[in-house]
Amino acid sequence: MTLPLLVVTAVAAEAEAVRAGADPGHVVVEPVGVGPAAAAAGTARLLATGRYRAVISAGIAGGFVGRAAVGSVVIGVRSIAADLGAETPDGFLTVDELGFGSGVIPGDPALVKSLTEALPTAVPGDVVTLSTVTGTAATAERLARSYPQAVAEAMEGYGVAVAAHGLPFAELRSISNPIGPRDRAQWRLKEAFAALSTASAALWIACG
Ligand SMILES: O=C(O)c1cccc(C(=O)CC[C@H]2O[C@@H](n3cnc4c(=O)[nH]cnc43)[C@H](O)[C@@H]2O)c1
Repeated sequence: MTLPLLVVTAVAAEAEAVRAGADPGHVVVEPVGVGPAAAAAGTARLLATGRYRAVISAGIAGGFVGRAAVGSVVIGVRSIAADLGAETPDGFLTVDELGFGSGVIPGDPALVKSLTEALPTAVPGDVVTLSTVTGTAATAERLARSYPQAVAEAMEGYGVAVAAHGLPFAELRSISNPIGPRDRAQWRLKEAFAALSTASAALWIACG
């Protein structure tokens, strides 16, 4: 028997949006909490059952302006822990530069390729993982400069990727808001959840 695909989201509303589009016979969707720590712990607990063939970190995200528009879908080529490191008077040092492992985890190449083929209008690129939602133009500009291939920011992908521990992993996001000065009232949640549901129909096709 073929093992199902596990999709982990941060919150229940995201899980509902994925379930609305995904094939329930082949895709299991679980909300595991906001942020990389909750995502890693929740994903590790679920994967410890040995019941899944691959894991996807899915949900809504902020889009880098000019790279991923509100309402679009992005496929994470790499999930990057963008605030894991050290601040210095001369700038931020990544965990890679500090010599403590890597803050960059590539999505499984075959999974990323098949998702890209199944979702031809989706934007492929890096997705940065942050514990704090960006809320100023200065931080948005610094992140855009530091991660020129990043298309979106969210709060869980890197944590899920760490927990995947070699099991095929990828990140799939729909864009609810532009990254920049905080304006929560402008988040287009309905549009983003609809785009996430539509994209989720491709999950099993891509992974099957
Ligand atoms: O209102 C807030 O500031 C807020 C803080 C924490 C979580 C949320 C959520 O809505 C949880 C869902 C999920 O959304 C992802 N997300 C969406 N937009 C962004 C963003 O611009 N930057 C980072 N993450 C974003 C994230 O993965 C949350 O877990 C709202």
